[in-house]
Amino acid sequence: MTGTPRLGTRGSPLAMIQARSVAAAMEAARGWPAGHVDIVVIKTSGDRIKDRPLAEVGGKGLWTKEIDSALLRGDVDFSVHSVKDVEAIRPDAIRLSAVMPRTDIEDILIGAASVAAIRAGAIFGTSSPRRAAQMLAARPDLRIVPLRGNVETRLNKLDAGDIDATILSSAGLQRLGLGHIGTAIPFDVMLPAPGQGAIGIECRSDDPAAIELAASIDDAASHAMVLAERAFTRALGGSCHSPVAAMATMEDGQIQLRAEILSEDGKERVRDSAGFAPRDDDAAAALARAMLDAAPPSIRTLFANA
Ligand SMILES: NCc1[nH]cc(CCC(=O)O)c1CC(=O)O
Repeated sequence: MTGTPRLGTRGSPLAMIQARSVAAAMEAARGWPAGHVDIVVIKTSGDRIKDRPLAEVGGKGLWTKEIDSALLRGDVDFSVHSVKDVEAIRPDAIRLSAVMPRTDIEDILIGAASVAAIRAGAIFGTSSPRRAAQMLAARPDLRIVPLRGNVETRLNKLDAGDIDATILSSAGLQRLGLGHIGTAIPFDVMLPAPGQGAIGIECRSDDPAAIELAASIDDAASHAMVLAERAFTRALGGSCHSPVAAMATMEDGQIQLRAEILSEDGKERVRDSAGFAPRDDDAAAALARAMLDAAPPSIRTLFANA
């Protein structure tokens, strides 16, 4: 990094709000005037391809590919991502250097007062295999239909009556000023995705000045939780196209990791948890191994490392 820091981000309303919060934190940390940090909008394949399920178009890195290239070329010094959208395996030349304080991580049900209150046979919109499997586990009568697009697009489809109900992340809704809508789903019914609700800042691995600036706004506890969830997913050989949930919390300096893997129809589910020290990736991987070993074929076939 030389000169004014440049942050690369997607251009969706949520991505822009997240990037601005990172820029503001950097400006506060260094005593720079508001607006000092440059925000550079980069269109990704995920933004461009709107009509097909991402799993079908290759899936891997669709939300990060173009931003990664800009970072590696030096067009930007940082990239800001929803950690949930970032593949578990990253290039060596890119480093997750900071995680913003994570608050809300739960999923929000929209269109019914509770999971039990959704009308029988309702059309449920989600393109997330995790949310689909968890909903079907609770409500096998629901009809799941794909639902993509940014938060506003999804809410419009609900208003238009294309779907009866859907789920969005609490963090995304809060940041968009929509924290008042919907009802939180209990973790026993819907454990969140790995990285949900976390905003991550990546740098080039060989850019110490950028890494140092990112470190100055890092939330160590949120960072440790996110690393545990990602180490678990990586060990499974999972991605955002596999029905996997993982939620780490910190208790007395120790990570508590709750996780589950499911069959696509939600009929089978393996749940487990483990406690370990922050950054003990081997312990997260051991939990993944134990859960894959305990899983029936309907689940095992969904994970590359089974
Ligand atoms: N998969 C899309 C996505 N990626 C990050 C968020 C919201 C912010 C977050 O949960 O970190 C969302 C929308 C949603 O799941 O409702």
